[in-house]
Amino acid sequence: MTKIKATILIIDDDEDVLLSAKLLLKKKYETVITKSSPKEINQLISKENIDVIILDMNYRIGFNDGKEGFYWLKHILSINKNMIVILMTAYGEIELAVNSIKLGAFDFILKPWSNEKFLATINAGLELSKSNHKISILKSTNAALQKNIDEKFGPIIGNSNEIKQLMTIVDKVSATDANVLILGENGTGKQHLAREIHKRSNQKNGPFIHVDLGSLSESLFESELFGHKKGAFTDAFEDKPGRFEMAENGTLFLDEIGNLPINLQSKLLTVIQDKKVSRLGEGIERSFNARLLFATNAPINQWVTEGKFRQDLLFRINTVEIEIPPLRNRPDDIIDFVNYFFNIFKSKYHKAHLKLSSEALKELKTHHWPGNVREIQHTIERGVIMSDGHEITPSDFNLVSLASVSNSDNSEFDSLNLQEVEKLLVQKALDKHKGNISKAAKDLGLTRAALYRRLEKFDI
Ligand SMILES: Nc1ncnc2c1ncn2[C@@H]1O[C@H](COP(=O)(O)OP(=O)(O)OP(=O)(O)O)[C@@H](O)[C@H]1O
Repeated sequence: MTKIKATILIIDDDEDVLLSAKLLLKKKYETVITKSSPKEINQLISKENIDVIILDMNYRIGFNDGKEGFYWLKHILSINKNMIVILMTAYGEIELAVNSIKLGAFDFILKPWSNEKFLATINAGLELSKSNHKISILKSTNAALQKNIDEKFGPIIGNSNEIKQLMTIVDKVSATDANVLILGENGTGKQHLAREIHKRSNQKNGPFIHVDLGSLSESLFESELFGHKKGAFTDAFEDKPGRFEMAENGTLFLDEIGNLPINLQSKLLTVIQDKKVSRLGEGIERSFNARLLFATNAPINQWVTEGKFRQDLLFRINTVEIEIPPLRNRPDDIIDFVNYFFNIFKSKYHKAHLKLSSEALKELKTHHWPGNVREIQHTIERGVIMSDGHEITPSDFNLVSLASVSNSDNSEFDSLNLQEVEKLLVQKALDKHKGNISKAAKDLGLTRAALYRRLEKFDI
């Protein structure tokens, strides 16, 4: 019979107990260590990869108050709070054993033991040890992934008065649990700001969960946000927590809230009001504890007047409203962004000596930036990649300025209405890339999802 890959340590001052336990356990488990005193426990824990410790409660002859058992139990758990400790005790000491569980022991075994019960208790302990191990690996992986993402979303760049004012609100609001609604055009940095609020919040060590409501179909909305029970619908192969539960002790960022269909708005309102979610197909209501942040590029206040967005939901989500101005309204920030992204991409593409020509700089400063910060980021990246010499020139950016579009196709730009110009630019990008959404989105400085939303909006 193959043995279970596990190391069990048994500590008891009674040699007969040690011997019979060893005889039983070594048939089942790969490594069984026996000790007559817990004094070497530090060394053993640091040297051996121990999965389960079976610890007697009393070591001094004539004493059965369990004090030593408690002492060593606390000591072991102070070295490793997840260690599985099973206490061994005699019939008259059950109260002691129960108290030891309150202190963190996994379980207790009565002496003389039944072999079957003894092995079942150890196996249950091993199962827990395995899941603790998995959880600790998952936690580390999660922390590493989180760090990666945090590095991608660096500091808040911008020194304009607009950004300074906005940051004073961020300072005030971050450490509270107020719901915050972030408004702003595409690419202005709504997600970036939401992450900054999370980083400065009391739940900064918890997860930051981002949900793009614009990309969720109605059928997926409930199961993604609230979770589901196995069998709740055809593809529900296993129980799954929703994003509200995943964001426990962290921040849930509901992006593109304006895209939520009206019938789902009332569901979301109830959840936010009650701070409870029910998984699909399950009757249980689960409380959640997550900071809620929201964002949209839609004129949400106007939509309330037009009946497209529920006023009561808006009142729930905008305890504090922060509007990020478009880049064209804070031109002082352009040069900061140019320098910031230029340094990042010079280092990424190993072009440390690259310079920006004065014409290139002039073009960057005067460009209209309809795609806001994301557009600057992509433009600088493209410039760094395309430049052949020591300097980036305007042609390396391939920027389509409003003026040039207007001149080349003057009949289209009779008006400078932003919506019409935006529609034209989207069409131009699609024509240029022969309908390739990914390339057109990149050129426009948008995500694919954002471009799809515009195609729908402009009926293209
Ligand atoms: N103030 C800022 N400082 C540094 N980087 C920024 C800033 N604002 C935006 N960015 C960067 O610009 C890019 C676009 O920002 P982000 O995705 O947050 O915009 P958004 O408004 O959420 O866009 P969308 O509406 O398309 O979802 C990201 O790479 C982000 O890190």
